[in-house]
Amino acid sequence: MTEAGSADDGRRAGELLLVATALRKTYGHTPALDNADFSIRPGEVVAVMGPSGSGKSTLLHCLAGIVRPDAGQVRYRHRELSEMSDAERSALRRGEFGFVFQFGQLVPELTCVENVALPLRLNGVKRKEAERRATEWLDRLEVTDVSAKRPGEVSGGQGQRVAVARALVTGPRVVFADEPTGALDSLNGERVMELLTAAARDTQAAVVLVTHEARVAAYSDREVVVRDGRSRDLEHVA
Ligand SMILES: Nc1ncnc2c1ncn2[C@@H]1O[C@H](COP(=O)(O)OP(=O)(O)OP(=O)(O)O)[C@@H](O)[C@H]1O
Repeated sequence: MTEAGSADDGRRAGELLLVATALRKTYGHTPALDNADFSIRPGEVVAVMGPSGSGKSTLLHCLAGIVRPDAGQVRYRHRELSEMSDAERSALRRGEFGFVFQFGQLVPELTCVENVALPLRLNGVKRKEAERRATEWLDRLEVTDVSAKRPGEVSGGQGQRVAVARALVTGPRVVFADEPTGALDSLNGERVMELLTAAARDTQAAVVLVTHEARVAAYSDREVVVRDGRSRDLEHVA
């Protein structure tokens, strides 16, 4: 390989934030992932699409270090997740990753502003400062008015905006969103996607967006399709 070639390869590889190669995961006799590849760059929104049961959520969980694959590699900024200790992986999830799920993710006993402030509090930020930053995010997600309410007192769409604020408040490098609009009507779903992708682009966060809806995937920069646990990522650089 020429020197110019290797420098170019290095630059291209350096741009990738999170790379998964040849992932396999079996639950009992059920193969959930069977040779899945994935990669994402900073600021990129990638939709993970595919039929029900094809392995989308399992792929997201492996990428986030929540599920350990049976084989294959997940590399985050040149570090192999499987080589980290459990404490290091937890610190990574708390410090660099944000999560939005379909429902049930807000703590019912806390107010919305306390929910958004929670990841900051867990990272050692003082209450007043954490709530100030949480309020800024609630404002940005256009739900300042629900600040003092508990999750049980707000609508599904408002709750999802609060959940997006909570995922973004720590300034994560990667946001993992698993069917984030699955429980919303189309108008609310589209507004949540607009706000999530705009906020992620502003902060240069990458978004891994699991969805089976083309309407939601339309907010992504590109799509990766999972079928029977296999995904081919055309952008993939091994
Ligand atoms: N914790 C688990 N225990 C046992 N089997 C599991 C578990 N998680 C996933 N599976 C199985 O692995 C396969 C892939 O599941 P996964 O949830 O990743 O698919 P999906 O594409 O996200 O599906 P959906 O769109 O319906 O949410 C399925 O056959 C599922 O039943």
